[in-house]
Amino acid sequence: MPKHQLEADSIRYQVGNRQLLTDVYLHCETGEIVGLLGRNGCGKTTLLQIIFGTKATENKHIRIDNQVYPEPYKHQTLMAYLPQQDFLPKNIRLTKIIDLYLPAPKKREVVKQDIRIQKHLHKRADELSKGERRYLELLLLLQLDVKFLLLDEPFSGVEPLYVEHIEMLLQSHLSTKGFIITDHDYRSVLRVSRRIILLADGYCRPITHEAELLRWGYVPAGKFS
Ligand SMILES: Nc1ncnc2c1ncn2[C@@H]1O[C@H](COP(=O)(O)OP(=O)(O)OP(=O)(O)O)[C@@H](O)[C@H]1O
Repeated sequence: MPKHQLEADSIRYQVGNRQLLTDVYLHCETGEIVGLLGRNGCGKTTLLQIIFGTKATENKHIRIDNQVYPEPYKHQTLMAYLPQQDFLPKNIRLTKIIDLYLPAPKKREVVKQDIRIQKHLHKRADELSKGERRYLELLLLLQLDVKFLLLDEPFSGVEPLYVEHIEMLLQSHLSTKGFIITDHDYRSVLRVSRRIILLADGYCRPITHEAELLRWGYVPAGKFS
């Protein structure tokens, strides 16, 4: 399988007088899960939206395989983004949602046959729990033929057993995809990621040891001591 490279370079973003992102650099390649951690409001969602191309900013260079893409979301095979908020249409039954979202019958079947989804196929999306919806959203995104997935809080509202299953699912797609994930369930992010990046004070800092998260004030004293 070919390896692909995603590079997000020179990203700057200002909110009012606050420089939220200051010359951020982040990269990811096929086969890699990059965990993006950071405190509330530090700019993780903003950064993912800028990379995806749906948030405009003063400066950025998004390159995939050395080609610059100002708006990656406009290219079907480059990347997909799991937003923090639900994106499934509420009043439509799951079978229909899956058919609408995935044109290929084989891919539809993978989702419909999923043991956790099977029993809910006749329900509308608003009849699922938050964690069940999150899980289905992820399954749909994983079936897309994209090189990179940006996942904003994929574990949010998801029970521990599902979290473990999601971690395995991500690992099983590494031969064709690269992932950037952010979530406050930092233990799961640490477990599943090959590299950890901490976004703090507008910069992305590589974390090579968990104790550095303590030093940067991301986790409370007593952890990793
Ligand atoms: N369009 C905007 N107008 C005003 N403030 C904004 C705008 N976009 C982002 N912000 C501010 O920028 C900061 C970063 O927001 P963002 O959602 O990216 O943070 P986050 O790191 O994802 O936070 P969380 O962990 O809570 O999800 C916040 O303080 C937010 O209020």
